[in-house]
Parts: sequence; structure tokens; C-alpha cells
Amino acid sequence: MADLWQSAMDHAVAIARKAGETIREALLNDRKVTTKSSSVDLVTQTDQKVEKMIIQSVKERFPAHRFIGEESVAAGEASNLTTAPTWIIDPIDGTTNFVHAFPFVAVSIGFAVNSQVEFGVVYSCLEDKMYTARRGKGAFCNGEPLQVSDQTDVKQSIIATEFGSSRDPEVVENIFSSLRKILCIPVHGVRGAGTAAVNMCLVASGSVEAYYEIGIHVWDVAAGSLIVTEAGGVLMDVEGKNAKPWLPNTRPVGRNRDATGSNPVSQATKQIVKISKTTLIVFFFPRIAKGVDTTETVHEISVTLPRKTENHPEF
Ligand SMILES: O=P([O-])([O-])O[C@@H]1[C@@H](O)[C@H](O)[C@@H](O)[C@H](O)[C@@H]1O
Ligand SMILES: [Mg+2]
Repeated sequence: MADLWQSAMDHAVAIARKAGETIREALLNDRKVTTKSSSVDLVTQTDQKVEKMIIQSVKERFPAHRFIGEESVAAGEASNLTTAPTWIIDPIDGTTNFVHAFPFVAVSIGFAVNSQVEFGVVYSCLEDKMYTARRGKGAFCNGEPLQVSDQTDVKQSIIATEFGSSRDPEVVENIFSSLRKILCIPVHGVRGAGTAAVNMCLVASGSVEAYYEIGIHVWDVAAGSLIVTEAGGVLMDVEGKNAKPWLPNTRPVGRNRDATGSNPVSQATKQIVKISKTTLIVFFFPRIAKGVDTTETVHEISVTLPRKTENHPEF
């Protein structure tokens, strides 16, 4: 049966590669920086130019398709995922890296239909690594198949995370308190590429055993989420349940209080990185843009070692 979305995926790969060329050229001569939610939440003209280029090219070929783009949302557009074919775009994932010429800068393009990601493309353009995944057909890097690590002992693992763009002392304290617990499991190491999409591709490649982050957006993770699962990985929320971070009803862990003022998130974050016997977990707690309290309050997290759980009998 013909693959309905193959031509769309081929277009995504081609436009991601073209966007990578634009980013590499801009790296040499145009890194003018402005800021968004904080003095360290950076954006450049190249982010905006690349997103416009991607969206324009898709509209010409697929006029009925819809878009969720990081910079369009920053400019006030809604971030609503419907059942319509939707391109979920982060034109530059790793903007801070781009500004500093730190070598992990990715174009991330996820494509969802009926609120299910059908393909994901992450082009790490300074490494020239094209990560792709088509639902049910595996994950690849430059055409080579990807498989998550087979490590099952968290003490033999490398964990990836990021510090995000909040410098609120309470948030920073919670981030480091969590990091300390993870480091002292102990694990072999903690790393961060500076881009959620590349971190997720590193999980899919088996280079790191898990990645978690609190307070990221749907455009950071939509493409990488499929690349991880097609490489044998698992996406989980803080309750150990399978997560679909691109869905608008995904409970944003970033919430610091619910209506009753209780603190359900800290109850829920009873567990973090668990490396199962068969697959790996990418914990991330996406912040759903617009209309949701996205205060990045990172809660204390405790550590559980790999074991069967009622949520994941296959572990
Ligand atoms: O802004 P951007 O470079 O597209 O995306 C970045 C994410 O990839 C990263 O995981 C997060 O820690 C940063 O705060 C930033 O959100
Ligand atoms: Mg971005």
C-alpha cells in the first residue's frame, strides 16, 4: 500500500537540509541575538527566517496542512494540535549553541496526523547528521538504522538533561537538587547537547541511556519522540506512564500548583530515570505553550532502580 505521507517526509528531509545550509551560512556572519521569556532565552533572525522558509515551502506543496512553529507561537499564533495534518517545527533547536557556535544545532520537524506523529526529522546541521523516523518503519541516522542502548543498569549509564532557560533561584535549586540525586546513584555521567532534539537522537543512537528535561515545548520533542520510539525507546511521563508529549492534554509537569493549591506534581515525580531491561526511557515534561501555567518549577525527584512496574509489565 502506498505510503500516504512519504512525499511529505521526503519534503521534510529536503527542506531540513536546505535550512541547515542557511544556518551554517548565518553562523559565519549573522548571529544577531534578541531574547524571549528571559535574558537567556535567545532567538535570532535566522530562527525566524528558517521557520518562515520551511512553512512557506510546505504551504506550496500541502496547502491544507497546519503548523505549530516555535517562532510563530512566540509571535502570538496559537499552539493547537488538531486531527489535521500538522507540521510541528523548531527551526533552530539549540539557538544558544548557534549563537555561540557550539556544535549541536538542529532543525526539528515533526509531522502529526490525527494527533499521532507520522514522521520525525532532526537535522543536526553542524554535524551533518540527518536523523529520521517513519511510524512503524524504524529510525535512522544518515540512512543507518538506530537502536537504543541495551544497558539495563542505571549505574552503568550516561544520562542527558538540560538546565533550560529559567534562572529563578527556586527553579535552579530544584534542578540541581534533582541533578545531584541522579549523579549520586551513581551514574557514569550526565551530559547535555544543548538541544532536546539532539539529546533524544543520542538516546535513539544508544549514546546515552536516558534523557529528561522539565519545561520544554512540543516543537522541541515532536520529531525526536518518534525517533526514540522507532529506535526501541520509551517516552514516559513522571508517573511512569507512556507519554505523548505532542498532545495538548499532556499534563505539563511545569505546573507548580493545581487549582486546589496542592502540589500534585511533586507527588507524581516519585520516579525518574529508569532503565528497563529492554528499552530506555526518555523522560521529558513538555511545557504546552499558551494557556497553561508553565512556571518551570522543577520538583525534587527520587531515584528508583530498574524493576518491573505495574505500568510497564514488559520491563
Ligand atoms: O530554544 P531552543 O533552542 O529551540 O530549544 C532549547 C531546547 O532544545 C533545550 O532542551 C532547552 O533546555 C532550552 O531551554 C531551549 O528551549
Ligand atoms: Mg528553537
